[in-house]
Amino acid sequence: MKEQAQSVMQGRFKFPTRRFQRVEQRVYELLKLNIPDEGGLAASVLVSARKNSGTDAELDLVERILTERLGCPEAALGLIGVGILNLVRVKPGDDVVMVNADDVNDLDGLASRLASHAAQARDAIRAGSFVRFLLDVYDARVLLDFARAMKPGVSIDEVCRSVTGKPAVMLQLQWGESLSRERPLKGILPFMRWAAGLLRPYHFFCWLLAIGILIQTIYAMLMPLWLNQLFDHGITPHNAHVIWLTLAYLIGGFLVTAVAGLGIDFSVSTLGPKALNDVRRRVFDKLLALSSRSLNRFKSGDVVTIFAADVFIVENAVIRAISGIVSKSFLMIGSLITAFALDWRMALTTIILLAIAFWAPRQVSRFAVKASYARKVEDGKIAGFVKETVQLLPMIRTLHIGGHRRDQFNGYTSDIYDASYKQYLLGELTTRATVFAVSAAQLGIIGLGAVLSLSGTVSGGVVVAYIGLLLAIGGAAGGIAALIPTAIQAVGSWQRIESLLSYPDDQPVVQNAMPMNEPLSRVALRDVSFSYVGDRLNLDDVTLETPVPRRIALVGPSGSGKSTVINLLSRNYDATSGSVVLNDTDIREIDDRSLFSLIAVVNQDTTLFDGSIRYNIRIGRMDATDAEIEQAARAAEIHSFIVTLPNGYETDVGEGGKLLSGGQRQRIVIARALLRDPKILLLDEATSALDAEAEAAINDTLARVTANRMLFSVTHRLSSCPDMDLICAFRDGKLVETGTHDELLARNGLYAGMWEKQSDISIANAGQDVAISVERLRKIPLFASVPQDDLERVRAMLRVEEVQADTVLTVEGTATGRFYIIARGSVESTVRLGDGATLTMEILEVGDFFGEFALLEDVPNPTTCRTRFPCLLLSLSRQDLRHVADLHRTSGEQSQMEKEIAATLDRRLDAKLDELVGRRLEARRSAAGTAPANAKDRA
Ligand SMILES: Nc1ncnc2c1ncn2[C@@H]1O[C@H](COP(=O)(O)OP(=O)(O)OP(=O)(O)O)[C@@H](O)[C@H]1O
Repeated sequence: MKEQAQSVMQGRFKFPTRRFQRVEQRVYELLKLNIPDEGGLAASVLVSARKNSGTDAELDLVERILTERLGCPEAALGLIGVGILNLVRVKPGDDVVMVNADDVNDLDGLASRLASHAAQARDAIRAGSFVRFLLDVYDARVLLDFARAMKPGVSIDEVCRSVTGKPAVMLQLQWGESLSRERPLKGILPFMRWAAGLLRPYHFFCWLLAIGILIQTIYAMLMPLWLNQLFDHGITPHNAHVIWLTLAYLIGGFLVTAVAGLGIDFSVSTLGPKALNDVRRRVFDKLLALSSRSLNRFKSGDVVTIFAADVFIVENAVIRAISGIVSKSFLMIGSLITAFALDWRMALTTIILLAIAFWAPRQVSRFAVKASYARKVEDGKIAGFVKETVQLLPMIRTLHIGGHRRDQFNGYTSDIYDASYKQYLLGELTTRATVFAVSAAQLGIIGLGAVLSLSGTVSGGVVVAYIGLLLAIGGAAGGIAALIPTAIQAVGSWQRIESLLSYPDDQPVVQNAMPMNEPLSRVALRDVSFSYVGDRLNLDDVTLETPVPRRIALVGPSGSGKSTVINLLSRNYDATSGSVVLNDTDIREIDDRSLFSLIAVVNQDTTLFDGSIRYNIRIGRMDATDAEIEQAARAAEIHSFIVTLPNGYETDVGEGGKLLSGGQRQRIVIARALLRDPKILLLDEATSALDAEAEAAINDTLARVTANRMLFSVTHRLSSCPDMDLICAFRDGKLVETGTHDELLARNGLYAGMWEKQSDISIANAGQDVAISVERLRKIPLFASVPQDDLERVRAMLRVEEVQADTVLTVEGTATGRFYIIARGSVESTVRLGDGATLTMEILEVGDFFGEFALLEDVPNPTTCRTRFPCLLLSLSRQDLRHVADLHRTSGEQSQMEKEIAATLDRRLDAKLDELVGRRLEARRSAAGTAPANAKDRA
């Protein structure tokens, strides 16, 4: 055995020994292990492979490494063994075979097919992708633990949970998200193939282009022959007939070629825009076809840059570079054929020198392509950053972070400088290297011709013809070189377009999706879990079943998953596990048209489409008549306003609807929803972005239009809840309570707590009157021990403030500000981290308070508080409080009330600072790990 193995190792058997050893080495490298001292298994596996021809020796090798060396059970050989082998077989530099979103489901099925040898062709690639995911997102140790945990009888779900702490469904999600969007970088030739594919549908113009190029090429081939004839048979022997005839050929050929050139110009000018319009359409269709989950992964700046810049750059390349490179390449090939016809030795030398002349710049061009792609990535980042800055300008001003944003922008400009500098320099170097190499080749060939003519083996006419040929070849080569930077630049843009176009369509298409014919009688969420990104469940096993119609309120703290329920009901996202069911049908099996005719959503975003009011209502149902539009507008109580406008329903709403007020925009959105006469109406904090007066008015309208409908309404303000048929209270993605208002109050749980916090704070008269009871004030810790009379006085001192969204009320580190109680709206409290990012500490809602430390002298605010929506606040300043205290003051000393408030605040400040330190450390830890700083996620 040992001898046989040695002879195999010495190469006496015809097995690819080296490759085999490399496989073993790669397996150990992947697993970050050293090959054991006692030697590898390659030799002995090769020996048995010789005996049993027909087996996959490499797979055998991987399996034996896993079982004999690494202690993995046989059950792991399918998924992990095949996966590892698949990765090992991908040579460095090869295109990685991408799996798409459909491939990343059913891990269990994949493992059992691979284990039972019933695997399909694509399963090996899927296994490879899964192993790569475990290695990239976790590490080699986790991969091995995973393999070792795959014992017989243990389900994949159990393996996933025991090794990664996550169920299989979560791991699949993570796997899907880990799939790289970036394609391996490709060069100019694949780009040209892609461009040719774009042009193919336009036969007429392609033929015109081809004929033009052919005529140019034939002329380029014949011209040197005519020159040879002119010189050797016309000028040297003084033959006038040959001279005139040849001149006629030359001039005729020149004129025909000029016409052919016009044909080429006409066809490329038509082909480029036509083909790129197709690309625009495909990219746009792709955007519409991607699920919300996938779209989340693209930055809007990148997408806009694709339309604004990349498509244009590719179009320019298709018109100028591609056609130029193709026609000039043909010219070169044609000229080379002529060169052979004239003298094979000189032609051969020409080919060799030109090959060298083109090989050298290719090396530079690879780097240039990479630099061009990097530059496009930077373009996308800067476009996204500028867009964000424009959108958030008011907030940037109020937060005084203009300087910080400028520093960030300067960072981007310096990155873009580096990328552009490399792109241009390498592009120009490619051109220069090509021109230099071609000129050197020309000199060499002319020199050779001159030497050969001395020995009389080449005639003068041939040398003259060669000079013409070399001019043609040199011109063509120079032309190609000049066009290469344009093509290189386009390759970067093409990669970005492709990275979007090739993104797997993950809107699952259900074959045989059914229309919903029978009347809607039941809506249910059955064991629904959902995650937006990675490894956190934003809805956790939610079950809810309701007859139709019913009015249901979804309540809970910020981030508890209420809007996520709306997202799933409206099929903006699909459940990660479990199902949303209408009657007895999963909504994924209902065809889109009938599903979306049943549902309408009104949320806080009142942005309108650019166009008329009529258009903005009509898009609720495109086939609606004008009378139906008016009826919907009447129901939304906006008709009487619309008719007062000079252009009535034809009035343009301006970009995003900015020519209308928030309340008017929301009524148009409501009219749009009503136009469908939806069986299920989903309201997601429909009034939170409006001011108190508009909210009060729209609430009346909503109460009317939602009566007798199936309604799911997300709301922070609980005053509407007593009228609801059912209240569902969420916390941390879980449905923790369901019942009527009275039932939930009796239960004294989450809802009762929220109700208590909001009760005794009343808003009346469309937000004009806001009041809080003394009992409610006393529940705030700092007022807990204030005597009744003084608390009455404090209450009287409270000032009502109506504040717009995005207003900063306290600034971290400053000692100014007031104490606030939220009567309406929501406030975000944040701290700045060392790197300038912000970390959300809390989302404060109705009944919460903030700014209490402003009541203490010289104590800086520990956080910055900013309104998320328009707010109604009750506020108190330090002077107001002192004013109340002055009534009891007999000396300059602090009064008893002041002392008690100061002591309470001291305690609270200590607790707050401890919490801040903890949160900052946590943020730093996760920033050092994989998790991005997602402020909302931490809230
Ligand atoms: N598009 C998204 N991508 C990633 N995470 C998200 C996304 N939308 C919401 N989340 C996260 O999902 C969780 C639930 O969010 P959701 O919007 O459903 O909560 P909510 O109860 O409606 O909160 P709020 O009352 O503040 O609107 C939160 O942690 C949130 O950060």
